[in-house]
Amino acid sequence: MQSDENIIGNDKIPADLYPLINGLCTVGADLAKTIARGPLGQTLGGAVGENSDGDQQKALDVMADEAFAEALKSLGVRWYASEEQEEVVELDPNGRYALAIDPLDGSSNIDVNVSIGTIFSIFEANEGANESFLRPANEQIAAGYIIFGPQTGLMVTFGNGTLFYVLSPDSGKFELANDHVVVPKESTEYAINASNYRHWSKPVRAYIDDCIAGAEGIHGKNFNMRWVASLVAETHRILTRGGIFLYPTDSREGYGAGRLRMVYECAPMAFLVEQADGHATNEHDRILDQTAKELHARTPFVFGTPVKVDRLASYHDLPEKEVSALFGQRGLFRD
Ligand SMILES: O=P(O)(O)OC[C@H]1O[C@](O)(COP(=O)(O)O)[C@@H](O)[C@@H]1O
Ligand SMILES: [Mg+2]
Ligand SMILES: [Mg+2]
Repeated sequence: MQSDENIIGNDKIPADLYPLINGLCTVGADLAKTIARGPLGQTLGGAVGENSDGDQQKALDVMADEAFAEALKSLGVRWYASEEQEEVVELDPNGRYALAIDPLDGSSNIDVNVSIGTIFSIFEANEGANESFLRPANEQIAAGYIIFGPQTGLMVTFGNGTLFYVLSPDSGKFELANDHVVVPKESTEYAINASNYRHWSKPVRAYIDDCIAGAEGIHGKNFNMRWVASLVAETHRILTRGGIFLYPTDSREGYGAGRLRMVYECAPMAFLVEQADGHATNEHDRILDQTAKELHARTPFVFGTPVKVDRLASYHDLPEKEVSALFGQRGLFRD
């Protein structure tokens, strides 16, 4: 192994993609050090501006974006599409790949030392910048995230299962920890930002009402709610413990398609989750069959344990009077 190789267990990674994944890991390991050093408040978590989507940008959002863009110039990336940049950037005209990235996901958690991450999605580049990303999500050739938490790790798929690597503090390298990540089939956890309850559609309210009803409801068992507000951390929990995550459409202005972005948040997470035997939808239909209409387009996003994700979709098929009825009358959905 050459000294600039940062991944142990790299025979699981397609040779053509290895330099690129290795480069992402090199930047990830550097960012992990920057985050560990802090200070997390004003220095890394301080507001520095707004991105094209109107989201507040934190110092670490910008630092991460600049670090990835710089490193990827020499790693075969032709088109670079970032949450932090309005347009696609051409890094290397001869590059083979198009890479979409959320350089720093969960930025509202930087100052409070809660897990954050980087999400990436890779396609074969097309001639056109936007065309390279505005295509069916099932054309991704790789997707993953780096999680910066108590442990730094890489979750990645190349369409042949989902792999997890841990950054070892001893070797300084990402070491293969699980070559067959599987979403557990059973779970009593759901994740949704419950403060938006009044803005949700009836089917989503009904689904969550039934979870809250617990042992006295149609499920006949109690549930726990989790909400980290870092998509990377939520995905990591679901890939570890199962359950369901929802960021649905809601009635607030600008939230008609939820909050999360298709190209660099939902598409890569959906690829990882499906490769780990989970399901991922836009509430109704499979995310991987969808095509983003614009680079920063949003989509409702529901993913996790298959039976739960499918059940949420079926609530949308209920007649209006059924959705409004008391949970106890919906015997159809009894576990
Ligand atoms: O603040 P809310 O509405 O709960 O939304 C939280 C969601 O927003 C995000 O933080 C958006 O990602 P960014 O931090 O990259 O903008 C997700 O990680 C998370 O799931
Ligand atoms: Mg994000
Ligand atoms: Mg972000």
